[in-house]
Amino acid sequence: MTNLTIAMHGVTGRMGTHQHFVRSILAIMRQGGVRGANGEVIQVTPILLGRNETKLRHLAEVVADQEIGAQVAWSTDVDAVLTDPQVDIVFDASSTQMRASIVRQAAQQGRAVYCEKPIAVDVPQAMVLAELCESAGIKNGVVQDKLWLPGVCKLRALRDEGFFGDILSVRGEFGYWVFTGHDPDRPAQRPSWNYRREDGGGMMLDMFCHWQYLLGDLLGPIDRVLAHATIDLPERIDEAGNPYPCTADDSAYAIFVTESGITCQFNCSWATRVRRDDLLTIQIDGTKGSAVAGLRDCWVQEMAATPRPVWNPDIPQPIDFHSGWQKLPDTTTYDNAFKVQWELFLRHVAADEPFPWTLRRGVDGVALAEAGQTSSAEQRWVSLGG
Ligand SMILES: NC(=O)C1=CN([C@@H]2O[C@H](COP(=O)(O)OP(=O)(O)OC[C@H]3O[C@@H](n4cnc5c(N)ncnc54)[C@H](OP(=O)(O)O)[C@@H]3O)[C@@H](O)[C@H]2O)C=CC1
Ligand SMILES: O=C1CO[C@H](CO)[C@@H](O)[C@@H]1O
Repeated sequence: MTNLTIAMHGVTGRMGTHQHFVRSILAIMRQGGVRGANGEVIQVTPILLGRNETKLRHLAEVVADQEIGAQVAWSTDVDAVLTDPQVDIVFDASSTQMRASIVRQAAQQGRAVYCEKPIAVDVPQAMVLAELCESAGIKNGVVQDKLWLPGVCKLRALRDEGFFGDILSVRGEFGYWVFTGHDPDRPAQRPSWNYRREDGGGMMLDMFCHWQYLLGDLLGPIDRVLAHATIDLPERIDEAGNPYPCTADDSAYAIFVTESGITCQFNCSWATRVRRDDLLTIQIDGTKGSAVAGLRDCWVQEMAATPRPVWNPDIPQPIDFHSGWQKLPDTTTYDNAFKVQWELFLRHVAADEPFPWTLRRGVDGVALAEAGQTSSAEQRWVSLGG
């Protein structure tokens, strides 16, 4: 049996607490660890790291006790934990701008590094981090959770079985209304730094990283991008109740063309109201069939079920377009997407199993976000070609 000690920085944040600590690490502890391909069981011991003693203590003592019936270690002395030789893995889910200092220290100490996306706010900084990990010879990885969303797994399976025929185009709709906080009864449901460029915020930097690996996985590399970003809501209220000017894009629209010539159009907005099946929907149209995936479900329409509409606004629409789609059944149980990737990373560290989602791949995500920003600023196509 192997026991990996994981220093978890940024664990007091939204993602750190819910996805990484509770739904991944505590869930792995509760199930008794992870079994590697060689049959060996890998156990984990987290040390929660941060600056806020009250939040850390609550997570380590109250939340951990509720979830696994035991407490875990915590510390506000980040430097001491990162240099502690007992630590095997340093994980970071703090705000994007903090990432570099944590990753740098961890790499210098020769620890394995796993972190949230984006790995940095621009390509030069992202490259430095990837190169640092590579030259230190440490195992490293970036969170690419959307690859294990049930809806995305179903799209991948459809592609693999040739359901689509030739894939023609992809349309992604992402977003929902994020309250500004002006109405005290409806506080903002995302952190204020998300809406400040100087703090690493912005829709493109946040979401284009996801589209980069998702499209890469489903359809192959992206060749070029044409994007447009806007700041729709110019003022929001921060965590302390103070108004602040929004300096980062809260909506972004893009056309990505893959190297194989497939057109992928993505609309992303935190100032839109949802009238679709889910907060993210991805439609793939092919010569033989189409599919629309949400976060969990996926609906398909084959050629035989494709209606033959005729344009006539003078009569009520005779076709119920929704009824021509068939919801795919769940053929397996789907675990939390973050937990699935954590288990793969633990097996990579403990048993040397493959893990292609490295910081080098994280650079590609930042590169797409940066290309989108350039395209929007200069109103032109930007090539990703190496
Ligand atoms: N994979 C995915 O789907 C998603 C990934 N993310 C990524 O995860 C990261 C965190 O996002 P999110 O959880 O929404 O952000 P939060 O604002 O909720 O959390 C930020 C975390 O960083 C810590 N932090 C911020 N500033 C400092 C500082 N100066 N010194 C020490 N600690 C600091 C906070 O500590 P404290 O509690 O003390 O303030 C907190 O733990 C981002 O990089 C984001 O891009 C976000 C959403 C989804
Ligand atoms: O990375 C992300 C993925 O999707 C989430 C849903 O809004 C976002 O919170 C986010 O920042």
